[in-house]
Amino acid sequence: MSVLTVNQLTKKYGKRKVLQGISFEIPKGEVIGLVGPNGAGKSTLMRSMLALEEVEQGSVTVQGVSNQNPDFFKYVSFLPSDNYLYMQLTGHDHLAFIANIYGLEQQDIDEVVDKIGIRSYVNQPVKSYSYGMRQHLLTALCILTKPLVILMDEPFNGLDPTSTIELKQLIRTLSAEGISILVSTHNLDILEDLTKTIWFIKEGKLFKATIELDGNMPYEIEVILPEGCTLNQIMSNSTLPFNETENGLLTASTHAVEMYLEWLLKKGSKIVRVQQSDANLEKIYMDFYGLNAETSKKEFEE
Ligand SMILES: Nc1ncnc2c1ncn2[C@@H]1O[C@H](COP(=O)(O)OP(=O)(O)OP(=O)(O)O)[C@@H](O)[C@H]1O
Repeated sequence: MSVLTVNQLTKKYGKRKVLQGISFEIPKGEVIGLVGPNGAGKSTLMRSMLALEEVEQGSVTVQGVSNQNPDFFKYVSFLPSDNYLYMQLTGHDHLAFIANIYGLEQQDIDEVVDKIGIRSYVNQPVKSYSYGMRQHLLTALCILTKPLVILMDEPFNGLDPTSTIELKQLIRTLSAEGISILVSTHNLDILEDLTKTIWFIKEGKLFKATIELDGNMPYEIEVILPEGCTLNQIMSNSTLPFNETENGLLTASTHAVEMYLEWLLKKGSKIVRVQQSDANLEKIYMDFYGLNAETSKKEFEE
């Protein structure tokens, strides 16, 4: 079920079209990774979705409510990449301000303070917070209103390993609670750990990919065949589909690898090596942006 719909979003800076008629839907509870090189338009997309930028064309709705309607912001929260906190005020002041706007109670604030783990410093002024502590407060502000969708613009920047792990865990928890999260980051390792749904921005357009990450990658099997036999001959009587790579390796899907090995051994072959291919997000990213010498034929859906 889709909660947020973007239709034909178009944004120009001067003559440059940064977003060229982008359309998509965000399903309930899904974590979507948004990637692209510096200047690709990730922040512009998020800011345009939130009506923080004037756009040439397009609409954004959450459960039918337009981003031109203030109610939209009850349902959609934003974790921006730059910090907009008031240095003289405490964390609690910030939370109380938002709670007041949305008619929330102290109990709602307490719940969020404990969920994010900021109890020990929530009553201190923000100027005394470290970068990570400020990020925690911003995250707390984001989830206070119990939104349906959260847009996070590079939320892992500047976080130490503990805070990174905690934020990843929080994103998983929020997703399990049915909250959809669009998260932009340059850190592909983190993203790989969080989701298989990755969207790429290139030349103002969005390309969507569901990526089969490591767990489901095929296996490559290197064999020594019996004297005078070819792989083709060995496999020809088998019911298993036969796939040979350019360098003479046999490939097998995760669930079929044992059957291949059994067959090869039965036919007198020696198994030299069995290895899962390591096509990770970094490789896919490099392929997509043409950074690899050998560009793969991976298909991306626009
Ligand atoms: N206020 C602005 N005025 C003019 N051009 C802008 C403005 N904001 C962004 N741009 C341009 O729009 C393009 C997209 O910028 P944006 O910040 O959305 O990219 P990004 O993918 O978020 O980049 P990064 O990864 O560096 O944060 C860039 O070419 C940038 O120079």
